[in-house]
Amino acid sequence: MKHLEDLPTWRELWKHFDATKGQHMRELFEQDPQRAERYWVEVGGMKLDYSKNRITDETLELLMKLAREAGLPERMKQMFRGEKINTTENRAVLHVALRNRTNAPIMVDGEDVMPKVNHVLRRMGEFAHEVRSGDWLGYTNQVITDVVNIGIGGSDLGPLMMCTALKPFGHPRMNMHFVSNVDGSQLRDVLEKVHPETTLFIIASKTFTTQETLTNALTAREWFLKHAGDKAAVAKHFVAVSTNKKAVADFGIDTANMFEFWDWVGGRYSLWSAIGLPIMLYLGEENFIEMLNGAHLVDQHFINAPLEQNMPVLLGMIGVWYINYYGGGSHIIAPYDQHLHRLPKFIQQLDMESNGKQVTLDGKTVEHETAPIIWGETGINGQHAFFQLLHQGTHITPIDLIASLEKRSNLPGHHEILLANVFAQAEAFMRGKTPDEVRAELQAQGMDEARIEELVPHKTFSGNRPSNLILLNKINPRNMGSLIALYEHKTFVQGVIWDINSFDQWGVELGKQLAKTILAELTGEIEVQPHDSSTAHLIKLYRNANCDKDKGEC
Ligand SMILES: O=P(O)(O)OC[C@H]1O[C@H](O)[C@H](O)[C@@H](O)[C@@H]1O
Repeated sequence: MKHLEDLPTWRELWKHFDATKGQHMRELFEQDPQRAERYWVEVGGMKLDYSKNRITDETLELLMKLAREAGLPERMKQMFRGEKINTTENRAVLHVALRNRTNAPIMVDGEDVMPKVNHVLRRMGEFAHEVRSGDWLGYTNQVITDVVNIGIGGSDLGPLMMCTALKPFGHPRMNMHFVSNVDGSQLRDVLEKVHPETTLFIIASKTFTTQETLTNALTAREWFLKHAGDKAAVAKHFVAVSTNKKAVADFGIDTANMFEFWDWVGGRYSLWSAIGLPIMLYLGEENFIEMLNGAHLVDQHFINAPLEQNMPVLLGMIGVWYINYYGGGSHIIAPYDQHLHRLPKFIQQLDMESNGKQVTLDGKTVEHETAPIIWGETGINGQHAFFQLLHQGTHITPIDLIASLEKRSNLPGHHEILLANVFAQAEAFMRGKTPDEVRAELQAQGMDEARIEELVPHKTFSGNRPSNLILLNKINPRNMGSLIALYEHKTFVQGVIWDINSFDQWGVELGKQLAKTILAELTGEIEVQPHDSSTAHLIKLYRNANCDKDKGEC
């Protein structure tokens, strides 16, 4: 494939950028009364208002032309067909198969994956039903009240985010806990809250080799056995979710208690697989299927809708416009919803681990920016913390504002305040406030002219700051499925444009590798190896702080 910089539209877009960068969105709205209607797209229960972006019809036309030149439609088909587009790991990328509700065959290495997808889904459903109904009993014949998911990265963030988002749909008896950090204080805090007789541990790890997860799992099992005594009791309280049967068996979990998934499911794309078991246990099978249905709806839209009306393509390409042309190195996710407070962290892994790359598929160093830094917080809290920078700072910081149309609580007045703030922020980002508007406001307050002139620059808002507004009719399993699929495909779109592999994550390996040696050095298992002087100093510092003088270790 041709490199991005060689595509004719890449250069055309630069010219277009130079010609339009001074334009203010206020003018664009004034010139086109239909702008809001035209820059609007709906899929299922999800609406996207992308009118408050620094784009014109020509920008969109060129961006879609660029997407076609970069081969986006074909790459989309390759993913859906199960081709091995994760080339560095020689794997297909088939999270779409996990929610392929039509059951149309999807082939990998000559095998239709749908029967095994459906088989695991059925097993998860049966298990969830048993646990939720109280038929599944612990070793002292008590029902399960607490579920502890032990996993990290993709084996934690998705289930944690969904269970948090969909709390109103959760089983009233089921308390969900998530342990990811190897810092023992997280596990200890959870173990202090739960009881071994009524707790189910899910050990979730795609590879089943992740040090943090296995360490936490071993500690949890020791804690459990200290209470239960009998190893036979483990089967009632520990299940595993993994692609690695052998490692699960070696760990001591009966593979009859294992829920499988496959190497063509990336960790950060895995909440639809058996990794979603905590979601199914909390929400029930029906709601889990609804979540799959919502994602499937977006998959169908993504693969079938013309690029010009394609929600993930629009979000992805508008993102490219800022990242590559405006040089916006950061992108904010701001849900106006307390239960969505984990969403920014989930999207952070999804986007940054997928597209935080600097070489193209053919191994050449890229000559353009790739993934932005994704960060965020619930919008209303962000307003009282970092929104100052978004309104008056020096960066271009596109923001996705996400809210529910339906009221989220029955406490009078709250939702209206929330939505008034979302709409107001989007308007403020776009319009800003001109010096003349500031002057008029201060004059109306009767302020003297000299003081007004002092204050005008401080109180002026340049505006022209981009935002997308994503509205969900309501926050339910179906719409959450749609929302997450939207972001997954948006990430894919950008990866295709940048010609990178969005589905490997070699960047996380080096630190893991070095930590192995350093761990042995910290525990004194091996002598301190040659390191740079800073690392060597830190290791010695730790060893001195933790050595036992009486044993002559110091
Ligand atoms: O599910 P696991 O194999 O335990 O992996 C957990 C996580 O750790 C890895 O280092 C990767 O960065 C993540 O993509 C992955 O989700």
